[in-house]
Amino acid sequence: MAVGAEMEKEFESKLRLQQQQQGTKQQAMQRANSIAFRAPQEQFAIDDFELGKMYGTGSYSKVVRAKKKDTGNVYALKIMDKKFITKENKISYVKLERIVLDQLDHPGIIRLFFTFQDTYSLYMALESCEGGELFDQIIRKGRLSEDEARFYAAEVVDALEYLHGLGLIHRDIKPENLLLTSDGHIKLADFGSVKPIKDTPLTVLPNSTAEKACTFVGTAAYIPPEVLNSCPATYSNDLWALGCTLYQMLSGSSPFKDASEWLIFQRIMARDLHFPDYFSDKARDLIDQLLDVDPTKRPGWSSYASLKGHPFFRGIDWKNLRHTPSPKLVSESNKNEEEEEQDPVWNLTHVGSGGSDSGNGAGSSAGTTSNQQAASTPNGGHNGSGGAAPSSSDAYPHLSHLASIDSFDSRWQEFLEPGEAIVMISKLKKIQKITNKKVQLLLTDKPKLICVDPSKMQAKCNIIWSDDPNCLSVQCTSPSHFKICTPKKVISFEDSKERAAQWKMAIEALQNRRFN
Ligand SMILES: Nc1ncnc2c1ncn2[C@@H]1O[C@H](COP(=O)(O)OP(=O)(O)OP(=O)(O)O)[C@@H](O)[C@H]1O
Repeated sequence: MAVGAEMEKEFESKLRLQQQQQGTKQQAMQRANSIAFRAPQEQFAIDDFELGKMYGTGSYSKVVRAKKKDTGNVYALKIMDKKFITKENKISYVKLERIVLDQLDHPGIIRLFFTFQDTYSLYMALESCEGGELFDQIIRKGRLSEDEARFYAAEVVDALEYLHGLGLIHRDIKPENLLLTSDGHIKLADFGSVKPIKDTPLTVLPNSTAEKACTFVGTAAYIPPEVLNSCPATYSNDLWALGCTLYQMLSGSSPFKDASEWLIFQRIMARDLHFPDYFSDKARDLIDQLLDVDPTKRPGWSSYASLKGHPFFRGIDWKNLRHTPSPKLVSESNKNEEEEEQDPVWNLTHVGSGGSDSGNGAGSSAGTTSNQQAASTPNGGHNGSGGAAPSSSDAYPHLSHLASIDSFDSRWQEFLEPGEAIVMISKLKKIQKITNKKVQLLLTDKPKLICVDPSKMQAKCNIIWSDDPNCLSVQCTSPSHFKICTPKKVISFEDSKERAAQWKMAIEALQNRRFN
């Protein structure tokens, strides 16, 4: 109780301090604080809700499915830790997201219903998008058909037209922020990076329209070249990101994808853009125009008529979008069944054979595309799967039986350094305090352990251990559970195929190798 009260006080006083530091902005801030919100600030408590599955985690929040016990209404509850957002200086982002979402009213934009808080957390009750992220649909389907991409792109254009009409730049358009309702329609989410322009008719925080040299927000792969050149944000930033997103829908991979942010930025600056053969002329032309290095030449810049009238969108009923039948959603459970069937097989014949057959076969179209793109970049830093495996199996034959056909899946190559080879790889559950997370764990011959979030294809942690075996140890707590212990942390995993002992053996074999 005392700790809670203390924390509340600290949060409020930090907020006050920030307001004072902002001088004249304070009055306007108070005005923003005192406006009548459409989405009310309720007196609810977290116990008023039945919490369901975790939808996802953001950089300063987690989003959970929550059913209000008395009404039965379901929300996506965005939970933000007060201490964390204060420490990370995110208060203004949270406030801006709240105040902006409160004023938006469009079927293609996530709705905010109400907010509440307790000692530790701030809560935003958002419209629940049961269909998940468009990103997952792309991953599950490999890539979308042109009809599917046209439908989703049209709904995004419709939402952007509304947003830009209100003087707002989203600044983080990407498939992860395009959520889907249970009936498969798009809802634009994540307004944490939103930028109001000076003349916006909306009530916003006073400092949020200030024209600074570009503040670096957004996601590397979708950032336009002018932002990399420090130009202030414009609506056209979202049009570039739309072009990247449409490309990703059609190919399975973003156009400038590469092994590191630095390489991505190099490709963006060089407009190193290649279209797969199967893109139609209309799709290629629209993307080419949206990815124009001159922001004023992108369709949608001067008027949305040029964007909506592009031949790619022929046949779209713009007035009736939300009543147009949507593409069929592929659910996670379908995918899991498929994945279970292909789950790692300990297959000696694939190891040391060059792996080219498996490499070509195992990669999804998303992975294949990204690999092809990476191979075309001068500094690619990627290995073909055929190149990586032999180095491990030739040099350390006692390890080779631990590799699986998954190690030849080209998708994982992007996490490796040149010459680095996968020794063992598997889909595991990372056991955490609140939720468990599905991860892909890669053991490489560096030796290194890489933990990848497969839904986002992001490396979540790298454990590189030194020559001292005491730096890292593996404990098996059951046939399916093991812990990787380093001086700084202990990470627990569950392997549903009961290969805990094999993980321990593989890791220890690499440790011993150093002393042989
Ligand atoms: N209304 C919603 N319905 C269903 N899922 C949601 C909803 N809002 C967010 N999510 C899921 O929760 C995850 C976290 O969302 P959140 O807005 O907190 O952060 P983010 O956009 O992923 O990240 P960041 O804040 O770092 O930009 C998202 O990736 C999304 O999949």
